Amino acid sequence: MALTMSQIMTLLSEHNLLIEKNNEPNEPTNFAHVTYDSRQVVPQTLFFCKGNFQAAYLTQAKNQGATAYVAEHYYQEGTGLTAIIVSNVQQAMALLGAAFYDFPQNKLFITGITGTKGKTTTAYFAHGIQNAQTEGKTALFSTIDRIVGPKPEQQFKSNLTTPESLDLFHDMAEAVASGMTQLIMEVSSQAFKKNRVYGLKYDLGIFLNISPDHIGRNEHPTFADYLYCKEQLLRNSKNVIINAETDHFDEIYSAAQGFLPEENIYLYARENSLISFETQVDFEFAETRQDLSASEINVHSYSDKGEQLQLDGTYEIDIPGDYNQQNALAAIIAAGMAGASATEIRQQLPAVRVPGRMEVFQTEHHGTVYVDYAHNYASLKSLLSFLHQQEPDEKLLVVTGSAGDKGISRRSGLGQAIGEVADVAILTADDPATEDPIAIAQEIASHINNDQVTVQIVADRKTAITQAVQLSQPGEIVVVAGKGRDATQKIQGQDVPYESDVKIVEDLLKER
Ligand SMILES: CC(=O)N[C@H]1[C@@H](OP(=O)(O)OP(=O)(O)OC[C@H]2O[C@@H](n3ccc(=O)[nH]c3=O)[C@H](O)[C@@H]2O)O[C@H](CO)[C@@H](O)[C@@H]1O[C@H](C)C(=O)N[C@@H](C)C(=O)N[C@H](CCC(=O)O)C(=O)O
Ligand SMILES: Nc1ncnc2c1ncn2[C@@H]1O[C@H](COP(=O)(O)OP(=O)(O)OP(=O)(O)O)[C@@H](O)[C@H]1O
Repeated sequence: MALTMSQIMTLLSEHNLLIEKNNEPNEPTNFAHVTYDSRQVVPQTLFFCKGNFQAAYLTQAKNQGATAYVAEHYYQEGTGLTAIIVSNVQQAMALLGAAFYDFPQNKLFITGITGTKGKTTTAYFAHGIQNAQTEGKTALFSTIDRIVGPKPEQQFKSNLTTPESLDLFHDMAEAVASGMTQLIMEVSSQAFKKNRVYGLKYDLGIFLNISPDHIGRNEHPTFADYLYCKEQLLRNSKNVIINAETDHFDEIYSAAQGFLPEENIYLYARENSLISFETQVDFEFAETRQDLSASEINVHSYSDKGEQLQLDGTYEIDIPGDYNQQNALAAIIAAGMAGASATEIRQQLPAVRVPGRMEVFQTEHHGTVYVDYAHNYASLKSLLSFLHQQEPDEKLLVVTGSAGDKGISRRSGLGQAIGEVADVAILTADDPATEDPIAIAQEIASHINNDQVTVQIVADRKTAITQAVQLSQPGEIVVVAGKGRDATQKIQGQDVPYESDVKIVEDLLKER
């Protein structure tokens, strides 16, 4: 792990990022460390000034032994250090981070997954299959956790869906050093927007779906910007798998066609979906069995390149939800392209579980509880519709809330989904940040345009979950949506410990 000043100059110049470098008498010739956090600086560090940066961090970096900094402008506090001024510090950081860690991406078969919903589930499906097929040599970078090697300490909780570039390449390098040959990673639209993945090429890119989300302060200014960022996965992948049933399919498909020849684009859709009549898809699937705990699909290929993967046949999926059939098929095709056989896939797929997604709990004296991560219109509507379709005569009680300071459109979306499908809603806190959870709940409630829905607001999430379970009768369905196994609540800039929805439900079951 090292980087020389001459490598830095060459890389930045090649990518048209270099504006200028000052002439310091003691200019360092090489670096043993790179970081964007002053608290991590040690002697011989190259320091990056990025994001919501404060000049005092550079003072700390200098005091702790940084010898140069990369920034978009000079800082007075950096006097005496070599300053490398660039036009885009995030891009420079990704580029130099990859070089510092010796381009670990070149030693991994990388599958990148994007989509508004289903990224984590698909990543778990693909990882479960490919890790078995490679005998434990598949890394995973997901919203829930990162697995960078076979040792227990090489599996840890993620702070972001897609890590900051220096962390990304650091973790990839550790995966390579640990003998990993494949990597499954979720790629968020923010990762593209913030250039965390600048310069990274994927062997395979999966585009699951897109619907309005992540629009607002600190995220995307418009839906067009959100879609544009997600489409960057298509631009940077050697082969792509696209769900032909996604909204905006025409736009997404034509973007892919602009970047790749047809033989590198794989399309899939549910049999008889509207799209598959209009566009020749490579794979179709049909549901052959489905209940509240599992389902089975039959996969059929319709193109030469699809047939070559030899994936036709039936597959069992032991996570409920019809949308998980789409997620599973994306993972089946991806695993096939990464080298797994249909038999290997068929064996591994049913074993996959995703923490905090569709976890089912049977109670003795009340309803069945589903803990799930749905927290916008598309996901809550899919989840509630699936449950209602399975049990049309049973009451559906929903506990949910929406995050503060972001994703404002989620509030109307959750209200709309509840109004369309649920019978009872208990609205509560979900990472309120600097906002009042009751005000957020009232905003959600104002979008439930259905007088038949009973709505309560209970600020404390544990109380809300307890009330919903106690209110439910045997046979009825309680959905606890939005936090899954998250063990914190974001309140006023702090991650306040929270038992997690799953733990609260488990404890309730023990009490009975
Ligand atoms: C708006 C945004 O993208 N923010 C991200 C960004 O923050 P930032 O660069 O402004 O960093 P900051 O924490 O404000 O601090 C500024 C800089 O000062 C440094 N610093 C700070 C303190 C100090 O003492 N010394 C010091 O040097 C920090 O290390 C940083 O480099 O870079 C940080 C990592 O370097 C991220 O943690 C942070 O994500 C915030 C927390 C976040 O919540 N982001 C969400 C929106 C996000 O990215 N979500 C997507 C999933 C959503 C999707 O599906 O699209 C994700 O990929 O997770
Ligand atoms: N293909 C899909 N279409 C619609 N909803 C889905 C789909 N897959 C999963 N969901 C719903 O979305 C929730 C989140 O799923 P998952 O964590 O796999 O998605 P994600 O894209 O990683 O989400 P996030 O960006 O919120 O982390 C699930 O709990 C489920 O309710």
